[in-house]
Amino acid sequence: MIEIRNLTKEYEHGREVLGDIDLKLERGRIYGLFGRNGAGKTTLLKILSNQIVNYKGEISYEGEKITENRNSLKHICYVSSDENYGYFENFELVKLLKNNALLYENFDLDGALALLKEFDIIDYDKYKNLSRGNKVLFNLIVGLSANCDFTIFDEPANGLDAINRTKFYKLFSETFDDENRTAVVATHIIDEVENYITDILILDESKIIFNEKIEDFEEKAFTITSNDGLKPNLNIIGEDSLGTTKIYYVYDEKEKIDRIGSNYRISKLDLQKFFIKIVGEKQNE
Ligand SMILES: Nc1ncnc2c1ncn2[C@@H]1O[C@H](COP(=O)(O)OP(=O)(O)OP(=O)(O)O)[C@@H](O)[C@H]1O
Repeated sequence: MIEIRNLTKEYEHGREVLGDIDLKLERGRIYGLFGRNGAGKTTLLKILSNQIVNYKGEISYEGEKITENRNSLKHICYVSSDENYGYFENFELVKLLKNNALLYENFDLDGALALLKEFDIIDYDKYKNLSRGNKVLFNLIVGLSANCDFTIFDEPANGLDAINRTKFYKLFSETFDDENRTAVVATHIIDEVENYITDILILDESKIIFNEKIEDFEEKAFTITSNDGLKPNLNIIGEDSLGTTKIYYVYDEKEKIDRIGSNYRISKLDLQKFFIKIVGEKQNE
């Protein structure tokens, strides 16, 4: 488990990006991390993978602080669609994979080479000469092959074509269908990951404002439509009007929703719409 305690991160001029966050990331779960541009997702994920070390609070992996136990970093892999390899960009892919195999003790080198082949990427090409999408794919292949307990994908499908995105998410779901491994995926393309994640995290205004298991979310998130001016006595997170029809976006206990009676039409609220309602529209209130 990764445990985050009282995490606060400020950049220059005291601008707080993360404010006193407490969070536990459990084994065997697949977390979707959502938030608006600039919400602090990458900052949080880089802190978890010890790439940003200047923060207040404590991050522990299996009970030990990650800053004090370098070994824990062998178990936490961070990959991003815009990772650049700096000096190593001149290296051939096979060499880069071998470097990763030194970093992550369970790295599946043969599996990674097979994935390169599957995506028609030539293993003796230099990283710097890959197309943008193939650079992303290479990074993702590292994440899939690292066999880390914790793997963090930051905007994984950015820049991938539709076929490669589909292929990646299929591999992703097969790889992380494992009760010992945990993945965190930060993305803006919410509907693309909705079917794969087990937990929803929403980061907004420097806090985790929503942290729920997907099955609980599905039991509680509904769109309720009323034609006769009635408003359900439920936790309403947003509303729209369509002529005389009122549409209420609701997040509440299933038993309460089941009891609202036959004057309303009820349908499921998808995660993207839910996100827009609780994060996007509150600024307009
Ligand atoms: N090195 C840095 N120095 C100063 N400010 C930074 C730095 N890195 C990020 N920030 C600021 O911190 C805030 C959060 O950035 P971050 O990249 O973590 O957000 P994000 O949620 O990943 O955004 P996006 O979805 O747009 O990628 C932004 O306002 C950003 O400008």
